[in-house]
Amino acid sequence: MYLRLEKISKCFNSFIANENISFSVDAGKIHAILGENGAGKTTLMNIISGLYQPDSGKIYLEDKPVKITSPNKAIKLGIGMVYQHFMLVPQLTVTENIILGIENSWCLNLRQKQQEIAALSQAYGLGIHPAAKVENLPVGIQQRVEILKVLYRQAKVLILDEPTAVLTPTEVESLINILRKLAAAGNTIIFISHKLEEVINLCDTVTVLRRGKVVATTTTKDTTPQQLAELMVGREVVLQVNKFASVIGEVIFSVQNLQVADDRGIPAVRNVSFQLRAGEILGIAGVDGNGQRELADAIAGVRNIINGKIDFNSSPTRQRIGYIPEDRQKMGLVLQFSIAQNLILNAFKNLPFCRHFLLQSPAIKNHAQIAMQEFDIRATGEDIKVSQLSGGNQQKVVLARELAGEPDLIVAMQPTRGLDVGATSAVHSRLLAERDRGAAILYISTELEEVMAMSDRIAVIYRGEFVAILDAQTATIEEIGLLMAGGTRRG
Ligand SMILES: Nc1ncnc2c1ncn2[C@@H]1O[C@H](COP(=O)(O)OP(=O)(O)OP(=O)(O)O)[C@@H](O)[C@H]1O
Repeated sequence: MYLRLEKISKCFNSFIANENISFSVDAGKIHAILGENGAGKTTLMNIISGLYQPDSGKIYLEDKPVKITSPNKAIKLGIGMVYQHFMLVPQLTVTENIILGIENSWCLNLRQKQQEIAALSQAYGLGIHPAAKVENLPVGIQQRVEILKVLYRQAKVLILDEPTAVLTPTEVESLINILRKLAAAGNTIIFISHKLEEVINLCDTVTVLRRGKVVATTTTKDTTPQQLAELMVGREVVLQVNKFASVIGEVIFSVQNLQVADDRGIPAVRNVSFQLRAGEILGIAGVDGNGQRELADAIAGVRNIINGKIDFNSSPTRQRIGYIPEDRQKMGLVLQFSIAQNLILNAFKNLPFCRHFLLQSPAIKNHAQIAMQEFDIRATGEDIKVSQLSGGNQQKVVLARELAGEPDLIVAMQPTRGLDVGATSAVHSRLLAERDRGAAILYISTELEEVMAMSDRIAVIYRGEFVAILDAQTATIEEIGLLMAGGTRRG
């Protein structure tokens, strides 16, 4: 066995994040770690990569016990973490990013480094130009730069924490091919994902965690997505969306010839027009970066528009927008605030949370406890800082706040990104229930199947324009996929 963990445990105060975790992976194999949000996956990976020290337990590399006392020590031992939130400096080139922090010599031969990096990129089919500036690269390629970075540091164990969450389907396919090549070359890979089909397709073996403990380790060829989901959650899970036709009401919201610029001032949304009715879900399908973020921000009122109109047709007293932004850490949450405080960010001046300019702690606490129960936010209490929650539980805090108070319009951008299968299914049901009570919903996702399952109509966005608005009942995956890639419709 190349990597072996023996009875690893880790507590945060009284909370046990990892309890007696043991598993092992052979060289040349891909091993998945699965588990619900908060099950302890990231904590375990942070232990293997030297960021945290376990309270007890041992780690072995090639049967020799090792002490991974820091991230630097992990790198020296050949363990490389490919971060989900990329740690690259956008203004620097690929080569500069890769050698940053490890080349100390006075006369740096940049050309030679570039050649070495180009050769390494070619060996694994990464297709990276070493002189390219990172800020000009799409997300999928930036991720490969992260992979190249750990390979350059001679990692033999690669850890990838939800690497496909931010990728397009084509980018996922390329990543899967790259990981297969890396494994075939003898590397050991640990892969975390909430996408069960992907785990079965790519990985050789899988360990399932539930509430900090191992519940099963198995080979992927002997299991199914349904079985894995049930092992993770501990009960039966419905993996498909069950949607009934909704009763569509009056037009409550319309957008005319909307133009919005991106952060650099370049038009990102061009002449978009549509109407949305009460009780309707309009899905927006598109490859990431085609203007979805700017459109969502503009509708939610957090980004200026250059041209066009956004109109609410309902009475001005009742227009509330629930906005689930794509980047929850930057826009959706104040990480240093508690769960309870984050849940009232847009209502803290109102009754019952504030009375005579004084915050009402019991009401705030009570509100938080109810929301935590309803949205299954896993934490020891409502006073825990959001920065200490797992990624999926942070997302649940945003959802709980934005869906509270029966908004007329919900703008949901990638609302299930980072959520486990159980939580994903709960969010789908919840949004459908909001629709059925009469909310209008804009459902923006790069996951085509999810958009198709959730929507009544589907708009395809390409280079900032709606190239088609289709009826979800009759549209096909092929047709939408073609439009998303800039093709035109047949017939
Ligand atoms: N620094 C910390 N302080 C306190 N609690 C923490 C800390 N880091 C993690 N936890 C807790 O440990 C538990 C496990 O978190 P972890 O991030 O490992 O989960 P995860 O399985 O990676 O979840 P997700 O799928 O949502 O990313 C969570 O309940 C989290 O709140």
